[in-house]
Amino acid sequence: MPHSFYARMVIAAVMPFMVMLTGCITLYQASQAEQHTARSVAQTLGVIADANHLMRLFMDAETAQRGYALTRDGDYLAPYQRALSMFPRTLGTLRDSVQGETQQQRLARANRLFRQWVKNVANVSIVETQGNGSGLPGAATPASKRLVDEFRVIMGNFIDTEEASLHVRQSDSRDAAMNAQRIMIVSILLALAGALVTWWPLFQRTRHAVMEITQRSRRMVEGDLSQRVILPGRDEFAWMAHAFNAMAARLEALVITEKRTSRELAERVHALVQERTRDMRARHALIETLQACRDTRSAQDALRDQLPHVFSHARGGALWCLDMHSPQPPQRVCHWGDAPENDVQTFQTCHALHTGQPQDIALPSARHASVCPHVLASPTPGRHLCLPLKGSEGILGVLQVHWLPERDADDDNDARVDFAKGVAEDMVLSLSNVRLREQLEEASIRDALTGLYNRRFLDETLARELARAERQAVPLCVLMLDIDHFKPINDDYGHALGDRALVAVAELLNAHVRRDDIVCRYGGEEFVIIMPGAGLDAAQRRGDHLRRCVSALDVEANVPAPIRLTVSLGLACYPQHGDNAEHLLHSADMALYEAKQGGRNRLTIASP
Ligand SMILES: Nc1nc2c(ncn2[C@@H]2O[C@H](COP(=O)(O)OP(=O)(O)OP(=O)(O)O)[C@@H](O)[C@H]2O)c(=O)[nH]1
Repeated sequence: MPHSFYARMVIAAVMPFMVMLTGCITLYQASQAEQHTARSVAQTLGVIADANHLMRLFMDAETAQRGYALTRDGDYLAPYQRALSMFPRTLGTLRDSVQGETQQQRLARANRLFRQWVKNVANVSIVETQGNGSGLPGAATPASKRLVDEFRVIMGNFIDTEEASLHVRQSDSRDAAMNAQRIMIVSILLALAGALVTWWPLFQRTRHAVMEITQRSRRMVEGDLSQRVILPGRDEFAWMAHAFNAMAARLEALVITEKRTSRELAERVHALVQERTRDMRARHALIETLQACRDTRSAQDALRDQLPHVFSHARGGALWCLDMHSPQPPQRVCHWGDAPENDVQTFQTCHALHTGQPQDIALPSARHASVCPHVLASPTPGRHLCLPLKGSEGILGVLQVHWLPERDADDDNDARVDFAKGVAEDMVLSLSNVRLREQLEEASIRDALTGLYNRRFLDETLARELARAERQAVPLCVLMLDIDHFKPINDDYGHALGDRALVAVAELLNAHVRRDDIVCRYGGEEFVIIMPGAGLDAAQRRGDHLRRCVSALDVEANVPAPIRLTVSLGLACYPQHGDNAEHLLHSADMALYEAKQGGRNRLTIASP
């Protein structure tokens, strides 16, 4: 039996058909035999009928002769005449129909007997016609009687033989019919049995395979991917089971991989979200802190504290700042992590500082020509980012960040670069705001013409310094200074020159006081110098020195000789000349008035 299910199906379909075909052929042959025997029977019946007919012809002829002999009536001879004409024909038919030597001999004998009888009858008739008509009629002669009797015996034997043959043939015909019936029944039974034998295993196999595959498939659909189809054998169902199992195993492996990948992805996303959230919080905290800073120093302190938290995922970093209004080299505000401690000279080679363009360097793959020299000074592998803090006025500084290389995490690295750029932009904005605020505040306390502190700042500062002097129990002097005869300068040379003179005196005052002294323009051509910690003597010496310097000052004008100035000064000292700002200023003002009244270009100490 082949292993292929398809081949077995073909066999199962063809085998009953072949059995039925064989049965039909056999049945056909049996029916042919039965027809043949039926023809033989019919032929034998015809022979028997012809034999009886032959006997009847002879008997009728003999009876006719007897009747004629008794009656001499010619009408009695009609059967005899018919027998004479029909006997040869009937005998010929019999001879053609009968087979077998004995039966042919019997027919030949019967023919001779009939011919002899006819001759006897004819001879007797001639004797009677030639004689006197006495004696026995021809048919009734003993010789004729013997002929007739012998004829009867021979034909009787002939018919007996044919009847025996008829019995045999009828029996054969019945047997053939029975055989045909048996063949038909056997063929049908064999076809049914063959169909049963071949189809039943196929049905069983199909039912089992379909149920097995259906059940396993249903369980797999419900989520149990460990299901496997068990169908031993080597047919198509076994192959299908093998394919199903291979498919299920692959699916199971894929699902396991997909679950693991999803879990890893979820963990990574969770970690990333946490990292981003932490970074964003740190970034917002930095922005808020920077927004609250009133000056650059506090902003730099905030950056020093918080940048390591903002870039907690970085390996290290540094912040360099420039003073826009000073030619000073950049200052490193802070650095954290394993950032190399570049000195100013090394840092000044940074491309970002010179080009104002961000430098994104991946070591060791980056081309050396495009890498900042300060990065090459300690070429740690990873991503090195130099971001210029570019404000509207120019470059405020450079932010450097360094990450270790992370394999298969290009998106993370890019996100970190974007984050760092965002932080740099925040810093630029915040530092610019702080600087703007500083400038505004500076402008609000400075005199626009001379750059000295204005009267508003004087009021605030004097009160604060007096409080400190009181707290520290130290003296404080206020020197009020007024340019003598300034009005004629304006009138004679114009306000522009008057302004230049004011600026020259302001610069001189600034240049000749101590660092802690505060020089203010009190109004017009009047100045006040707050001298914290200075006693009356020291202040007097400082005032006289200033007076002398001013009198030596040359203010260039469009006249042959430079203009010379003199100043009058009033000096008041805490605590002896006043214990608050208003009182102290008033005392200084009174002393100044006295100096003016005293002839100008002199210093007068306030009265106690
Ligand atoms: N060019 C210029 N002149 C100013 C400025 N502020 C005040 N002045 C002038 O300074 C002059 C002050 O004159 P006065 O108050 O009469 O005093 P003075 O001429 O110096 O005389 P004495 O103080 O008595 O010696 C006025 O003419 C003001 O217009 C300023 O910012 N620029």
